[in-house]
Parts: sequence; structure tokens; C-alpha cells
Amino acid sequence: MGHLTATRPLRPWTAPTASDPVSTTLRLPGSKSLTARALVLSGLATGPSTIARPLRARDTELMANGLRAMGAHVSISDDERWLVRPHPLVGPAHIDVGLAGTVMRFLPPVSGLADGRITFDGDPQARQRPLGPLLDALRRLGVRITSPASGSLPLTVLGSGTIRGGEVVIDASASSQLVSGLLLAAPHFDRGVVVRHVGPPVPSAPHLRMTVQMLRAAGAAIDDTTPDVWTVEPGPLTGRGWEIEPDLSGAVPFFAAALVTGGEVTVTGWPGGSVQPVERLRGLLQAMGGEVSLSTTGLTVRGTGSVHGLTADLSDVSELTPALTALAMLADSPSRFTGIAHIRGHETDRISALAREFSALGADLTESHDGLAIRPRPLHGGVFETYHDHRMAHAAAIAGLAVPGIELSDVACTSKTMPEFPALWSAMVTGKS
Ligand SMILES: O=C(O)C1=C[C@@H](OP(=O)(O)O)[C@@H](O)[C@H](O)C1
Ligand SMILES: C=C(OP(=O)(O)O)C(=O)O
Repeated sequence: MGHLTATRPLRPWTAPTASDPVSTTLRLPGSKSLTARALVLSGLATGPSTIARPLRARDTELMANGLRAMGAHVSISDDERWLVRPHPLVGPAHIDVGLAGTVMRFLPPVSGLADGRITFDGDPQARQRPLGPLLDALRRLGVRITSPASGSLPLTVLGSGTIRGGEVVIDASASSQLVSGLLLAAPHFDRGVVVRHVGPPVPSAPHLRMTVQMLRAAGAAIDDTTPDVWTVEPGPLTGRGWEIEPDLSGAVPFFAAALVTGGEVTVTGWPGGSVQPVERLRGLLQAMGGEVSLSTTGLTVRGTGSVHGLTADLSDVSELTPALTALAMLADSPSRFTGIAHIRGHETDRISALAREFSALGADLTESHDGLAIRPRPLHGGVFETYHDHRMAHAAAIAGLAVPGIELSDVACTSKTMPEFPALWSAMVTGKS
């Protein structure tokens, strides 16, 4: 069963403290979000695709396995270039979503297009993550789904090989992935889809723009000119060569290290026109005291010796909250982050987890329903629970640069998006990268 994968051994790890400014140029793995979308769109295309410089990590391997379980030919043996050859999708199959939001929201719509019974389950924490609005929407679009826990994993999709499609209203305030999942499969719905969001704002706008851009790149006709409404026409998706950019969210802890230590970090391989929110990140890091520049070598962040507090609505870049919270605790003034109520439904309730774990190390953090207030004061070492959440581990590692003796309960959870995180981080801190 899928949830057994969460029982892999925990790996305690003491975050290394930096005695000198870090100074490194790194190649980091590809974007999780771009790799996930490239896999799904390739699996639904009319011809073969290649995915260059993909992310090899637990989330994207689970996505590849899920598509493979339904019949697609996915070869991931070459680290530099994955190959996808579409094949009619069929059940029966079981799909382990792990703790991946992308897998649990992107593959159920695809499985409705398969002919047969597809079951889904994941890690225990995946059963807590919001899924109900997507399942309701799929049912209204003509997909048969049974879900004993009503509105969450585990679930069974009784795929008939086709999905009627049409118009659907959804409250996607809990996750932009609820919309992205519908849109990615929609070119194969008989009538396409019109998705209308009604409710509090949908978070993570850059991820929705990424979905739209990649659908267009694969040949789909999609209209997103009306706010909160997305229309996808029925039609074929073409196979193509996808080029995956480095993962911006995965790069942020490394950039944060430049700020904390007054050092410099360059991540290579950035395209001029990134699909990820580079400009937004530049604004945030500059406001916190960093200098950010893009050159032919890569994206460089320089620390200036001081870290400033920040007041910001992070709803569009909410996955950066743990790293920015760690920076905020080491800043010279208070910070307040808002607009992130939905991250209580991420890998763990990140607002509560950050408040609880950093308070135990002496921090002054207050949680509100949709954010965190941070008043910097000296921290001390201690055990830091990561709750299977890769970005909790990143946050603890950033704090550990300045605070000796922060011991992560488990650093293996970073394998969700970057299995090489502990090695790359230690090499950066010791100057051996
Ligand atoms: O579509 C995607 O690839 C993602 C969308 C966002 O999800 P939410 O809208 O649930 O925050 C983001 O936080 C997640 O890490 C990746
Ligand atoms: C929220 C995240 O992941 P997921 O794709 O599982 O939602 C994340 O990576 O910060």
C-alpha cells in the first residue's frame, strides 16, 4: 500500500553552522512543477516527448510511476533526458501519490480518461490534504469516483475511457492545483471544460499561469482572460521537447544562505524569460537585504551583511513561507506574512508547525489564521520536528547556519523534491561545493 512508503527510516541530521560567508556556484535540480506538468502533458500527447533536465525526486518519480501504471511508456533512466511515449490509458491500476499535491490533484482527472478501475492512496498526511472540490468537479463532469473518506484519499476512479466535460464551478481557495489538475486533462474531455472559481482567492497564481503556458505550448486552446475563469477547448496535445528550468523554490534556501552569512550564491541555468516567479522572488530577497542579479552564468544572490524584516502577502508564492520565516527570525526587524491560510493544507499545517518548532528554539512567532508574525530574538539549538515536510527541513537548515545545535528529526523528507539537499547544503557551508 502507498502509505507504507512513509515508513522509510527517518534520518536525524544536525544542521551545519556557517563560520564564514558562503560562496558557491551550483547546478540545482529541475523544477518540480515544470517536470510534473511536462510528464502529464506528454502522457496525454499524440506522439513522443522528451523532458530535458527533469527533477528526479520522490514527487516526480511518483508522477512517472502513476502514468506508467495506466499504460504510458515513461523512461527515466537517463538523468538528463526522460522519454515519454503515450499509450492508450487503461486500468486496473493503483497509484501511490506519496505526499505529492501534484500527483494527487493532476492524476485523478487523467485516470477518468483511462478505461478501467484506478485506485489512489498516499502517505498518511496525504489523506489530510484538500481534494474534495476536485472530486466533486470531476463527478459533475461525468467521472465516477468512490471515496470512502468522502472528499479525500483513498479513492477509486472508475474510468470509462472518456470524460464528458462542460462547465463546472469549483472553490479552489484551498489549492491552485485543484484547477491545474482539471485544466491539464481537459483537452481530452469531449466538450473541453469551462472552470469557474467561486470563493476566497485562489493562491499560487504563478503556478496557474505555468499550467496555461504549458498547455498552450502543447497545442491546447485555452482562454484565461476572465479572472477566475479558464476555458479549454477539446483537441489534441502534441508531443514535444520540454526544457526544465532549475527549481526556483528549491533554490531559495541556498539564496537565503547568502543573506544569512553575507555571502554569494549563484544557481546556473536560468533562462532569460523564466516561467517561474523570478521577479517576485527578486523583490522579496531585495526587501530582506539581498542583491539579486541574472547573468549568463545564472541567478546570483548576494548578502549585504544584514537581513531585514518584511511585511508581505505571500499568497502567490506561499511555498516560500518556511524559508522566508527562517530568514525573518534572523532579521534586524519584525516581519509579518499574510495570505497563506491554505498552507495549513500543505505537506503539514505549515503555519502551526513553523510556530511550534521555532518557538521551541526560543523564537517569538505568533500564528494567525492566514499567516505569521515574527519578532526576531536570539535562538538556541534543540530538536526540530520536520513532519515529513521538505520545506520545514529547509527552514531549519537556514536557521542552523546561524544557530548551533539545531537537530532535524528527519532530513530524508527532503527527498520529496531534492534528495541531494543534505549533501549540497553541507558542501556549500563547508566550502567544498
Ligand atoms: O501546481 C504546482 O506545481 C504547485 C502549486 C502550489 O500549490 P498550492 O496552490 O496548493 O499552494 C505550490 O505551493 C506547490 O508547491 C506546487
Ligand atoms: C506545497 C508543496 O508541494 P505539493 O506539490 O505537494 O503541494 C511544496 O512543495 O511546497
